[in-house]
Amino acid sequence: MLIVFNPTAGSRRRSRLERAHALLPGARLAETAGPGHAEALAREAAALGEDCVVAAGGDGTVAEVAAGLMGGGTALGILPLGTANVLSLELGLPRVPEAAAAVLRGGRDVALWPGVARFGDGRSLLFVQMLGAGFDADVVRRLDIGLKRRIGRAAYVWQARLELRRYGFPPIRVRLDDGEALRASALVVSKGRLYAGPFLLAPGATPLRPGFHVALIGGGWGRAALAGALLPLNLLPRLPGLVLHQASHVVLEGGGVPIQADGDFTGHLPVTVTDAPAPLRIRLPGDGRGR
Ligand SMILES: Nc1ncnc2c1ncn2[C@@H]1O[C@H](COP(=O)(O)OP(=O)(O)OP(=O)(O)O)[C@@H](O)[C@H]1O
Repeated sequence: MLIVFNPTAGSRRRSRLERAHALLPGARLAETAGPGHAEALAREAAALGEDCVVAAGGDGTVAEVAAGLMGGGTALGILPLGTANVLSLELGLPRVPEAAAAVLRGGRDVALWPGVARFGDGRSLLFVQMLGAGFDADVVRRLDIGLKRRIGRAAYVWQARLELRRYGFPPIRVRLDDGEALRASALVVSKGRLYAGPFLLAPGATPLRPGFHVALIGGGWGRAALAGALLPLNLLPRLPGLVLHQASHVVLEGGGVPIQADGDFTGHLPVTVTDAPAPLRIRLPGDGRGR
């Protein structure tokens, strides 16, 4: 087992890492030096035939490790040490290091279906929980990282209040599978039910199956402000102007519209989203292994 630790994820998480590591005899530890490093470390470990690579960080670290494991048999494990940890909340993975270590030692491996985003400039990127286009990506892009370390998720709320005055809500053109062209001012392509933490967005979605639930949102700053108010009440699916669709092929176009994937700013439209060519294995709580 290799644990890939992102020292910049969340804040003051090293002691939680050490508590888990102490309960995983034989597990090697590697620290990331910058963006993209977790993917390279995971790919290398998979090539060496490692049974499991653990992403010790937030959703960004999980997505990078997942990208490094694609196409092989090495399982993805998660030690949630990030700010939001949406995928681990989605899958019911424990946050307490001792409980997380128990899952990594004795959990069961199931199929996880990531999404792949292909950008206009030819880049492609794997995501595990969601891809957002529009206002949320603008907030992520401008987020003060120092503030995020100090106050966690509250930094997003602060930044969103600032961006409500600045963001222009340019239109996004959307095509879902072979359907007709749709329009939105913001949009989330979601693998799971949850968004921005433990908050409901797409009931019925699961990253354990292929395909996406796509939330299209119309309107401008007033609608975005209302979404921010409904989110912590778990009422986002009831936002007026929000329509949920299901699709497996999503094409998004729109000049200057920013995109975020798993909470990290990744560029601008256009982008095409599809399922990864094959699932990978993820280690979840449950019996089976090690018993
Ligand atoms: N040593 C490093 N220095 C700077 N950035 C790094 C380093 N290692 C990894 N990163 C980058 O940090 C980004 C954020 O990490 P991650 O998403 O895991 O934490 P988080 O943002 O606190 O958690 P969450 O996404 O759950 O809110 C990753 O996308 C990764 O590319």
